[in-house]
Amino acid sequence: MKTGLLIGTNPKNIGNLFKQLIQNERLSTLYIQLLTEMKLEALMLNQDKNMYTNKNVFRKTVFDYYSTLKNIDVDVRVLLPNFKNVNLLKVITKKPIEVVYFDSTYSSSAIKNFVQTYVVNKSPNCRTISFFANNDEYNFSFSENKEESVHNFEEYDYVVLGGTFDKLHIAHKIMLSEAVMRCRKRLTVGVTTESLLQSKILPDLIEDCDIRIKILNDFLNDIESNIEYNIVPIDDMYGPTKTDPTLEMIVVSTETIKGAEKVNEYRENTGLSKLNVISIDIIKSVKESDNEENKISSSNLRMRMLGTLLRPPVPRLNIPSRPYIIGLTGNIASGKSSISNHLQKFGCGYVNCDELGHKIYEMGSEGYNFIKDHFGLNVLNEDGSVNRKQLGTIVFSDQQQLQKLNSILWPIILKNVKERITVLHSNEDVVVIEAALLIQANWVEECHELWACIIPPNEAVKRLQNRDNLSVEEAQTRIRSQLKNKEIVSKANVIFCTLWDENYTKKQVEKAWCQLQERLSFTNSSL
Ligand SMILES: CC(C)(COP(=O)(O)OP(=O)(O)OC[C@H]1O[C@@H](n2cnc3c(N)ncnc32)[C@H](O)[C@@H]1O)[C@@H](O)C(=O)NCCC(=O)NCCS
Ligand SMILES: Nc1ncnc2c1ncn2[C@@H]1O[C@H](COP(=O)(O)OP(=O)(O)OP(=O)(O)O)[C@@H](O)[C@H]1O
Repeated sequence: MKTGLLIGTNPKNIGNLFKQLIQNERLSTLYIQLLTEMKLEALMLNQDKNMYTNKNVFRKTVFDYYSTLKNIDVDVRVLLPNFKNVNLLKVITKKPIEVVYFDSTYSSSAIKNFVQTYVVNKSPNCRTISFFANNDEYNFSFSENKEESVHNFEEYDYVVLGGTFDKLHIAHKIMLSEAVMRCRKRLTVGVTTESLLQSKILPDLIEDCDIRIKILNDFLNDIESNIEYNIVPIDDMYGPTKTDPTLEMIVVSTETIKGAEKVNEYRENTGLSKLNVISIDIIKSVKESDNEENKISSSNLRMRMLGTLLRPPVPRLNIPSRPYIIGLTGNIASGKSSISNHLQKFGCGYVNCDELGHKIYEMGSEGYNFIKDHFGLNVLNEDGSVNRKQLGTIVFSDQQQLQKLNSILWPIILKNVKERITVLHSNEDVVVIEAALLIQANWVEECHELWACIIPPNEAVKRLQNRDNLSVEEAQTRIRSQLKNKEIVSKANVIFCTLWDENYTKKQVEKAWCQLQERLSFTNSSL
């Protein structure tokens, strides 16, 4: 993965050719340094002229660069130091530049000289590429009208904005750039903590607040390090705007403008000055499925993570390399069975541990004898069989009893699972073992990969009411005794969510299956 720098004179020059170029290069980060063509040529000839910059045009150009690259999977960072200081003479980036792109052709000595003089942080074998693009009529000439830009662009010493900023995307970057361009001294950024996330789609896939703060800090200091940043966690929608008298301006989008109005209402009622509000438009994007939003959003990005590899599997030397074992887990009613059904249709072998678990209750078996001895006659039906409902009531309300039951039964079930794989599935390439308690039973290391299914707790309550006729309280007691979704996500290689229609579940499984086949063909060929 490489880092590139585009010396960009015109966003229109970013055509398919350039997109292809950066994808072929496997760039992970693309910095963009904006320069007018005139300025670039002057710098190349060492004849820097103090050219006047129209800030409104500059601002629009920053946004155009981000928008043009919105569908490309690369971390774009448009550098802003020359927004405030038109005499910028150095291009400073945190990451070392490995390739510099110029969007017009210049002599190789001029390019060499430019990179040598102005690109500060570059790798020893930094390359340069000029791509020729048609400079059509895009109007990117800085205005000659000094008055207009002085009076039209409002800047403030103390600016604020807030958000969740999960999977920092182009719209976030546009909003943050707006705030940076408006800010002369200190930019305050409020970052939502867990209490504000529960109503969001797939909250368990949102990065922790401290990680989101670190990513923001890195991004902001990279695009402009000449102002101060105060990035703080917020537990309500107001954050520091409730108390900070220095704040002058807030940046929002048209969908969060109501939040800014509430902030101002609060500030007025408590004697603080109202904030000037600047709002950016919503950046649209094409939906990849009917369940997505038609704008760039972190929720869409989280949904697109479903069925993909979130972390690489750890090699398991303790188990045979084939069949390749997928452990499938998830809390009660999370939809494991429907995921398993789809996997079987793709040709995957299947072992249901819960079904094998039920078998060990069979009268006379090792498990049955333990239950009879330990829990006594009141967990048996009249015919002597185990009354599982009654047993459930006891163990789900007493942690110690549950642990005792599990410590005896789990090793017996695992033994049965292994036997079944040997007898029925030894010729299969991939076998999924479905087990609700796979993590708790410490079977993760018995599987090559852990796949898991999550649904929000309130959805699980609804499903348990419908499917098992449980009361809300009974359902909640069961749910409380399980692992939190966040913990499951932290361990799983692949996550599914069955909150939407059956077809969407199928698409997730299809994605996971296809990616698995690629991984397996890769390991097969390297064996
Ligand atoms: C309570 C708040 C902060 C929660 O933020 P939210 O979870 O919506 O953050 P998220 O990361 O999704 O988005 C951050 C900001 O980017 C904007 N945004 C997100 N996607 C897009 C898009 N495609 N186009 C344009 N803007 C976008 C959001 O509207 C929001 O303003 C927010 O909703 C709010 O009310 N803001 C106004 C008040 C405020 O700023 N308070 C905090 C002050 S410190
Ligand atoms: N999109 C969906 N995908 C899967 N199941 C869904 C979906 N929508 C609703 N459900 C319902 O959720 C319930 C739980 O599904 P399922 O039985 O597959 O879960 P499970 O994880 O196998 O449950 P358990 O481990 O409790 O047996 C079922 O009643 C199912 O009909």
